[in-house]
Amino acid sequence: MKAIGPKLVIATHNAGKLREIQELLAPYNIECVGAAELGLPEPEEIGNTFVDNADLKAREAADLAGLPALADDSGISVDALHGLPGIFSARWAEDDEGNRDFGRAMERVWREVEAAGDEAGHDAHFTCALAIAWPDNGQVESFEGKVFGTLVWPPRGDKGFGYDPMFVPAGHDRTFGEFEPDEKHAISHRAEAFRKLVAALG
Ligand SMILES: O=P(O)(O)OP(=O)(O)OP(=O)(O)OC[C@H]1O[C@@H](n2cnc3c(O)ncnc32)[C@H](O)[C@@H]1O
Ligand SMILES: [Mg+2]
Repeated sequence: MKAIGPKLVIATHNAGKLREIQELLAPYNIECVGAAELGLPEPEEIGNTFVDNADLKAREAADLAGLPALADDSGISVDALHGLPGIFSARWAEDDEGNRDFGRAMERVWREVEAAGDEAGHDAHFTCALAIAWPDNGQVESFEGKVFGTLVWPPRGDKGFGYDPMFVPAGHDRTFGEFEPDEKHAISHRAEAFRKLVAALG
């Protein structure tokens, strides 16, 4: 991926995502620096789609840092909730002061799924949009990946982050919270978006 080396800003303030993106980038010998490490602000996510939000996060980081920047916008969409929380996945975890608690967010999702009734089912999927922006010419490219599965209660496992402990990918019986990193990267929404990015820029 010569096009994005030698130094790339990982434009996320989420430690779980940063770790996964660094694992996915590991084979490519690219020096990465996190947005928090550079003191970059967290932009307001005013887009209506995962791609719009990934684009705006990458664009802002590339402009401020003067380096290529990779951003991720992602979330969980629940069929029984007509796709919510979707792009609001992080916001469902926030209290009035903006502090996040994913235990509470998962409880809210499960409560609303139960309220929707048995016929609505437990199907859900994660989506990940990755965007790369370059500093000089305004170019941005984005790629999307998804993984489908079902929600379970109570949450299980502490290996992932966010909503991982309540999501069982199709064809498996453990939650993403119980997956090893490499197992998650074999099938995850983020890994699929990343494979598309590598294919396009590689
Ligand atoms: O915007 P940045 O700074 O990247 O970090 P964020 O945590 O705010 O990220 P998003 O705005 O994209 O919100 C997506 C939320 O969806 C959840 N999420 C995304 N990918 C996930 C994954 O692989 N496993 C579990 N939860 C995930 C996670 O809790 C995120 O906080
Ligand atoms: Mg965010």
